[in-house]
Order: sequence, then structure tokens, then C-alpha cells
Amino acid sequence: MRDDIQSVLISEEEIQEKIAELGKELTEEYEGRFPLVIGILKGSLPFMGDLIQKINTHVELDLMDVSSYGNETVSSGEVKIVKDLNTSVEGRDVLILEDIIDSGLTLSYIVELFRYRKAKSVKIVTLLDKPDGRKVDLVPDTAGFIVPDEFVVGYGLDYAERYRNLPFIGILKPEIYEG
Ligand SMILES: O=P(O)(O)OC[C@H]1O[C@H](OP(=O)(O)OP(=O)(O)O)[C@H](O)[C@@H]1O
Ligand SMILES: Nc1nc2[nH]cnc2c(=O)[nH]1
Repeated sequence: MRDDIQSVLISEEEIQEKIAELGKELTEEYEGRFPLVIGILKGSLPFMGDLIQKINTHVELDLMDVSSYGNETVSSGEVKIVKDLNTSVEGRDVLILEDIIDSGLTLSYIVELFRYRKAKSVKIVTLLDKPDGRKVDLVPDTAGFIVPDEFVVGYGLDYAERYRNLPFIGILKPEIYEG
């Protein structure tokens, strides 16, 4: 699996250091507020798993699965809810965790949905932000790292469902896409 990686963009150490920092900030912000922390499947799983352990106050967890990429590297533009939340967001402080914001289509759909469902507040924390990929006006409240306009994998991010279990963020060798 690691032989398929052309270069490492963000190392495991850099990711974990950033998560410790984010956890500290979120602990201060959400102390006493019992936020509903929502991970967007499947990419946010490693980030969510590591980050929640660094948030040192009570949180409730839920997961939502939306998809607009299928097995492609470019968004179809059509966001589908594959699995909705188990919890109501009405009146809640919602903290959305994402692995990456690229076109922004996935999150703008979700944020609008949560506003319609009457969340008290909605905050977006993404590990990676790819501002050059944006197709809609969406700015995360917090982004761990800015990445260039290239297709990245690892730490939750897949290519054709593979590479999510790498502990770092990298770029694949071109021959992997070419088949
Ligand atoms: O800003 P956007 O262009 O909408 O891209 C970001 C979304 O794309 C990826 O999810 P994907 O739909 O590939 O599902 P996955 O997490 O299950 O891989 C990623 O996890 C984000 O949710
Ligand atoms: N794996 C992966 N999924 C994405 N979804 C949106 N952008 C990306 C990306 O760069 N890599």
C-alpha cells in the first residue's frame, strides 16, 4: 500500500500535533455546552476518533453518511444522504467534523440542512481545506491544514475505497489512477 504513495504531504506527527491543538481549543469553547459532534462518513472517522479523545469535556456523538464522489476523483455535484443522524439537531450546538473540504458542495448541503432543522449553532472543523477546489462559497470555522488542488489520500481519505487506513496524508503515484 505505501509503495503506491508518491509523496507524503502531511506526516503522522504533524497530524497528531494539530489534533492536540484543536482538542484544546474545542475543550475551551464547548466546556459546559454538551455539543453534538457529528462526523461525516466515511472520511472523517480517523480524525473524529483521534480528536474526540483530545476534547476534555462532555460531548454527544453522531454520524451521517453523505456521498457525492462515488469512485471518482471529481464531485458529481449531487449530494445524497446515505445515512441520516440518529439524533435531532434542534436547539443543539453542532460541531461538524470533516476530513476535507474541496468543492464545498457536501458541507454547504449539510450546513443548510442543519439550519433548516433548527440547530442552535453550527461549527465546521475540517482537518484539510482545499480552497482552490471551491465551487460554492463556504469557509470552515477551523481548518487544520491547507492543501494544494491535488487529489490526496490517507487518514480517512480514499481512492476507490483504499488508503483510508494510512496514518498520514499523501499523493498517489499517477500510475495508480491510470490503472
Ligand atoms: O467539498 P467536497 O467537494 O464536497 O468534498 C468533500 C467531501 O468528499 C469526501 O467525501 P466522499 O463523498 O468521497 O465520501 P467518503 O468520505 O465516504 O469517501 C470528503 O470526506 C468530504 O465529505
Ligand atoms: N480522497 C479524497 N477525497 C476527496 N474528496 C474531495 N477532495 C478529495 C481529495 O483530494 N481526496
